[in-house]
Amino acid sequence: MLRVRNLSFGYTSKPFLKNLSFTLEKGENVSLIGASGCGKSTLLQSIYGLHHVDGKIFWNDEQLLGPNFNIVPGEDFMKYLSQDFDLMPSISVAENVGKYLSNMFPRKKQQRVNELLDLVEMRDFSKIKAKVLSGGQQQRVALARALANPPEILLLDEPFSHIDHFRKNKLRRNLFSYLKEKNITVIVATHDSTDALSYADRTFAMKAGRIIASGTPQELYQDPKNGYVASLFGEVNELPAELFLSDVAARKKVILYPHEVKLADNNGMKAVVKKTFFRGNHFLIATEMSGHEVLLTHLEDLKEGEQIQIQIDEELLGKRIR
Ligand SMILES: Nc1ncnc2c1ncn2[C@@H]1O[C@H](COP(=O)(O)OP(=O)(O)OP(=O)(O)O)[C@@H](O)[C@H]1O
Repeated sequence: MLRVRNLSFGYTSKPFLKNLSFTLEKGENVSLIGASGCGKSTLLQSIYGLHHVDGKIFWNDEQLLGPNFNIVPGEDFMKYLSQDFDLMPSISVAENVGKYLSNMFPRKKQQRVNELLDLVEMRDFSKIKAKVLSGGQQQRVALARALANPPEILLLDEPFSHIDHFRKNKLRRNLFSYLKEKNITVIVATHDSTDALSYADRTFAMKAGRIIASGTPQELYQDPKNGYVASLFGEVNELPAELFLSDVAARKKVILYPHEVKLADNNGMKAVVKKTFFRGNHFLIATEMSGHEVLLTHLEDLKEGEQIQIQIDEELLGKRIR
């Protein structure tokens, strides 16, 4: 179990991470999502022991004492995969992955390296020097190397940022299943809502050095605290509630994802199509309603300038007023 208690840290005398407290169970997968610069990497680095923080961090009953007490940064049972992959350029992919594995049993070592290279689909490159790999390939090798001596906690900073969509989807399915199977606790800092929605047991939404919302991905998505949290999962409408309801305070907002705004045959609210965007299995339609942009999704394209009517489920409206 990882326990973080009242953690604060600043790069200057002013704290940037502000009084964070949370507990992670062994084997849990937690996603950190939040706008660029909100402190995701800083939090991972603080847990890993790269910063002199205020507050306490425990792994089970052991307190992690940070850089004042560790000459080499980090803890043995923890791996931090930063956004720099830090591979040795002039040795092979296999040598990079096996760099920290014991040479006592060479066949066992080879098997382990192959198993990890299969996991990240880099076996064909095992003899290639790291320096000739693309950014995405280097990232996959760095992931394999981080798992070579299985850590108890894995801290991943944007682990798929350089990897193309086609590979990313399969890789994260494989990687997160592998981590679950091995009961490795993982914290993933990510901009990619799929990491948070599909794989996390819990998601922490960060803003300006604070965790402003936490819960299962479903809880955060279906009951977002505000428009910022909802926007971390994709496009969102944050509209004045009085557009839809008469007896509501003027400053209240309604948060709606585009797929929750439906076209009405009649008795709907009037809107005009402004622009449409092909999204593969649907179109994203930008409309204007009473001077506000309203995004909705539709299976077919609509014409720019077309007058339409929209409706929103009343029960949903009631739940999404903030
Ligand atoms: N070494 C540093 N020295 C001073 N300030 C830093 C340093 N590293 C990060 N910062 C600042 O701390 C804040 C948080 O940065 P951090 O990298 O943790 O954000 P992030 O959420 O991981 O961002 P991104 O999603 O863009 O990677 C930013 O304002 C950043 O400029």
